[in-house]
Amino acid sequence: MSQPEWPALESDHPLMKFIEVLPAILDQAEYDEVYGIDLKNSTPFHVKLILQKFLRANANDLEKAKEQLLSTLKWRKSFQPLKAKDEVFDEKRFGGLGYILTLENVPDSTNAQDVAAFNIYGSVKDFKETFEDIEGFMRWRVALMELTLEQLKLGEVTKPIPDYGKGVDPYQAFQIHDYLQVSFLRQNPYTKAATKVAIDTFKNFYPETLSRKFFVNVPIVMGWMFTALSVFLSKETVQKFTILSYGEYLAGYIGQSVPVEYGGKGEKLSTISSIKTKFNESDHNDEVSVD
Ligand code: HEM
Repeated sequence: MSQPEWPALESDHPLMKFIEVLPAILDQAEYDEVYGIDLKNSTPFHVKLILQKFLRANANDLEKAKEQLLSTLKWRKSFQPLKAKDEVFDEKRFGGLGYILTLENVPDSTNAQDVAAFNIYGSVKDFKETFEDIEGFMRWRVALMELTLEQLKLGEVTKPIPDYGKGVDPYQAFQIHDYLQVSFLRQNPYTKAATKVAIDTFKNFYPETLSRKFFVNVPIVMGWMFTALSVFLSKETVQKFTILSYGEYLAGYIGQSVPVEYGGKGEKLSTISSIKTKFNESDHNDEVSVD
């Protein structure tokens, strides 16, 4: 099969300059992979795809893009996010909190393929248990992110990403935070600390992965949290956010294939497999995988 080709670029184009310095960056990081794409051995097209994301996230500023790529590679080397995908998480901490769905007929979609990650934070039973061990929480949250990106099948795509300012990146995913039945008005310290780490991690190490983000079932009295957390993010990211008071409104935005809880015709979320969790052996004798 013939390899896809990136449109021809002048030698002084930031993407060409980025390609030139890539080997030195990979050597410095001692790590080669981003979003499952091996930057040493993949086709030139797919290497450019990843570098283009870093350039776009930095408004084509090559120095900033280089820095962000280097820090992302170093983080990936130590965190090993691809391994998180295969981990099985504690049912008591994470059961029913994360789902990944492929959507159909999304109105006005700009994505090559519509994938949505659902974070059902309203279903957290015990905030201390889920969030206190931040590292454990982050392994679960990063697993959800990596499993979502896997669905975008970046290694198989053939359409290039346009330059910054010249059209949308078609390889991004939707995220939904569902806060139904959140039971307190103030953030507790465990949630607050874990939220901060998650926001920083995704902001720094997952550039150009978000298509749009919906916060649903947000009680009016908790709207202030949106403002409080948005200050940590760029204007471009916040522009992708929408708050909906009711879950059923979501279908009006991303189409009828979403689960019935969100006003669509899709299978009920509670009947779909969430990301892999199991009960601790001390709690139960049998492993109960919901995948
Ligand atoms: C029990 C209540 C809540 C919990 C447990 C919770 C949890 C979290 C967590 C863990 C994150 C980190 C980022 C991620 O996982 O994608 C986050 C981000 C965020 N949350 Fe919440 N949250 C709660 C309530 C709210 C409410 C009521 C709002 C209002 C809309 C809100 C708005 C946000 C915003 C704007 C972000 C940043 C999003 C981003 O970085 O992409 N949260 N939340």
